[in-house]
Amino acid sequence: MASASVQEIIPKALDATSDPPALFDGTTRLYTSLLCPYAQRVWITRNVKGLQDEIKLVPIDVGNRPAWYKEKINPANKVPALEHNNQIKGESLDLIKYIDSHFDGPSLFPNDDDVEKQEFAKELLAYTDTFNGAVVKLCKGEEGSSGAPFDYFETSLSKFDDGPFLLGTFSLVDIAYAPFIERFVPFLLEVKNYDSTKGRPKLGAWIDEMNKIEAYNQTKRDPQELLAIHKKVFSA
Ligand SMILES: N[C@@H](CCC(=O)N[C@@H](CS)C(=O)NCC(=O)O)C(=O)O
Repeated sequence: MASASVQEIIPKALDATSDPPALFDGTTRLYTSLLCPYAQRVWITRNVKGLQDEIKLVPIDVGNRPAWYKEKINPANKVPALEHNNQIKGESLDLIKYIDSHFDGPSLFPNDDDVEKQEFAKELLAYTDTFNGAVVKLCKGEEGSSGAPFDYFETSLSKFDDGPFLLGTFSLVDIAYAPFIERFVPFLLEVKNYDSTKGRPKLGAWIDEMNKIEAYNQTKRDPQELLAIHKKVFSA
């Protein structure tokens, strides 16, 4: 059994010159890109649930994608995608819920008897694209952009007091936001001289708590590499 504390050996990315894996041979595969925040959500979920042996990582070189990827794996031609039980599914938020409910490991979503947490989880998951879009505007310095999405995040962290996470205890909701916060907060500090955690102590504490989770740390890339990518993307 792979342990979260040992750095996983990640296979080389498949590119336009690579053959596809032996599809539908019973192997469960996560088609991913190590730099993609959407794919990282699924990777974190896999690790937190201890599924390193059950779900094989198949990195794809998104910049030089194999033609078979769109044809055989994901018609949307995006990572992540999950091959499981003779089916392939996409969309990161759907995949983290799918993995949580179809595989062993700790449950990462509130039970049906916790309606309040379940409803808030749905609200926060539905808000992720809005959050990301609004913070991207801030990163680009667009007119009318503000720290409002971080205020929403800070307020959300006050809703439950049984832990430092968005639903109090750690859940899929934290996983959905973490890869984006990991990119936005350092970028805003370094490039825009904007400290997202200033006046938002709960956000700062949330980041500290997330950084203690080894299963998440295993999915992080070099912060300098991420910063360099975002300097290019947000100034384009
Ligand atoms: N809504 C999708 C977004 C996935 C996505 O945009 N993935 C990017 C990489 S970070 C991708 O595959 N881009 C390739 C393309 O759009 O051509 C999800 O949540 O899974």
